[in-house]
This record gives sequence, structure tokens and C-alpha cells, in this order.
Amino acid sequence: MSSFTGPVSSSLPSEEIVRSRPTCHIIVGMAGSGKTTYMAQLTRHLGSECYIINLDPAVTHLPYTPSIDIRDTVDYKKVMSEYNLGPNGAIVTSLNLFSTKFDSVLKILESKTSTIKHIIIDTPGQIESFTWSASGTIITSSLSLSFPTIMTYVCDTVRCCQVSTFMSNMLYACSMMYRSRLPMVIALNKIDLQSSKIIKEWMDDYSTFMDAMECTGEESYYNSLNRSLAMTLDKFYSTLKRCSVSGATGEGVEEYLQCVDSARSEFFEGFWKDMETRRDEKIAKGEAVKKESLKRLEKDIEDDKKLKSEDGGEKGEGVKGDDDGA
Ligand SMILES: Nc1nc2c(ncn2[C@@H]2O[C@H](COP(=O)(O)OP(=O)(O)OP(=O)(O)O)[C@@H](O)[C@H]2O)c(=O)[nH]1
Repeated sequence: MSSFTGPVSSSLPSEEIVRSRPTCHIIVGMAGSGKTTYMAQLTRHLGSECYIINLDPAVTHLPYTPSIDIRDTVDYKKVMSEYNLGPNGAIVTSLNLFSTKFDSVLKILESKTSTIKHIIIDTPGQIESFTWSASGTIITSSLSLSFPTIMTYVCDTVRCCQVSTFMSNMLYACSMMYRSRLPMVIALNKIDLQSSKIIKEWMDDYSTFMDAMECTGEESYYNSLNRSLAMTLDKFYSTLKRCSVSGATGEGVEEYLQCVDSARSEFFEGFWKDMETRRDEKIAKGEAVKKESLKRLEKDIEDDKKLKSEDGGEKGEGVKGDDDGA
């Protein structure tokens, strides 16, 4: 799996150091999918082993107590009025403002690595404001350069039992996974209300999804688009880790943590290896550029010398001095 598009520094921690670090879970999902409720359940389960960060500037109530809260740094309502923005624009701007201070967050996290095993991050309900914004990319990249990081995509199982909602969610998850290049866990949430069996079948067997689409009785452009997309997504499903959970009852948290463990290993096999290769490539490229510059400099000096000998050294002291200096 190739990965990273942000800055690569040769002063990054080694794999050995990163391996001993807590796993960072970035919790994403469509509005109302149950991210916050599930996070509360997860953090209750993990207790003092986890460190919680809230990145949703517009949330009014949280059922958990975050250790770092974007709302302590950025006043979303003020951003709205000062920059004359609507709700979504204000979320993106608040995230942008917060991302400029993200180095301080990383420093705090660094100081906690010996006492925590998980860093859990809640993101705004307006999924695109985090996943498709520059600040979302900066935050995700910064975290993944210091900690084994995974994306947890929370799905509302009740709504995903409709073929069109299922497809929208999978397309979103797929694009986010390929954009971030991080391992992804799909948490099929709200299983206290609806079994996730049918969704798993659709992921495992393309023909069952086709059958479900036939059952809608529609032969529309939308269905033929869904059919083509389903074929394309087939490969994506095979790379996913998925589990069934309930933010309401806590069911499935253990299964989720097993998925996280395997996603963590995938992080080192895919993302981290690729990142190191890129870093080595960049250093090697830097060396090559240096060598090339040196060659050019030597050639310039040679050319200069040739010119001077052709001129018979008539250019006087100044040029001689330059030559000596070179
Ligand atoms: N029955 C049931 N309800 C749930 C579950 N998870 C969340 N809910 C309900 O779904 C609604 C949305 O839950 P939230 O946790 O606020 O969802 P969210 O994704 O954080 O919402 P946004 O931040 O607005 O995107 C709330 O009414 C929750 O009580 C679940 O596992 N089972």
C-alpha cells in the first residue's frame, strides 16, 4: 500500500519507536451514524488506557470527557460571525485554525505514550469537512507519522440495509481509504436495532448485492451505475476489516479491538514501510541532486579555466583572484 503525500522528514521516529506507541483511531462516518455514541462506549471499555480528542467544533454535548477538545481552542460561533460563514464553512475554518496548532497536540501525545494504549479521535458529522479538507489531511498525516494510525468508518446498519445508502457509504469509505492510504476498519453500528448479516453478505458475495438490487424492481440508470460500482468495489471489500457493534449496548467492542490489532499490523506492513521507502528515496534523491550540483560546479570551473588560458590570462588580478577562490 503506498501512502503519504505530506512532508517527509529524516528526523521521524524509527519503526522500533513507533511500534511501541499507542494506536490512533480516527473515527469517521456520515452524520448520525453513531460516531460519538460509539466512541463513548469504546472509551468506557478502554478506561485509562485511552486518550480522547474531540475535533468536532460544533458539537454541543459529548457523552465522554475529551482530554483535548477543539472547542477549548476555537470558538465555532465566533468563527461563524467573524468570517461571515455558514455552519459548514465555520467547521472547516475552525479545523484549519486548529490544525495550525497541531504540533502542540503532538507534543502532548508524545508525553503520554508510556501510559496510554489508544488515542481515540472524534471528527465532525459533516464528514467532508474533515476528510476532504487540507486541515484534515494535515492532522491525519501528522498523526500517522508519529503513531500507528487507522481509520474507523462507522456505518449506520439500519440505513445501510438500503442498497443505495450502502453503496454511498462504501464509496465514501473507499475514497477515504485510498486518499489517506491508512488501514480502515468498518464498524457496522446500531446492531441492537438491525442485524448486519445482509451487509456482510453483500460485501462477501457480489451476486447477493445484485439480487438485492433486482428486488428493488427498478431498472434505472442509478441501478446500472450501482451494478458497475459494486463490481469495482469488490476488491476494496477484500482489503477491509469489519465488525458489528452497538454504541448503545457496547456489543462488539472486543471484535472491534481485534480488527484494530490487525489494522495496526497492516499499518506497519503497508503505510510505514512505504513511508520509509519514500523517506530513503528522498534522502537518496537529495544526495543525487548534491552530486549533480557538484559536477556542474566542477564543469563551470573547468570551463572558466579553459577560457582564461585561451585569453592568455589578460583579465588581470581580479579574475585570478576569483579562480583561486574557486
Ligand atoms: N439504537 C441505537 N442508537 C444509536 C446507536 N448509536 C447511536 N445511536 C443514536 O443515533 C443518533 C446519532 O448518534 P451520534 O452518536 O450523535 O451520531 P454521530 O455520528 O456522532 O452524529 P454527528 O456527530 O451529528 O454526525 C443518536 O440519537 C444516538 O442515540 C446504537 O448503537 N444503537
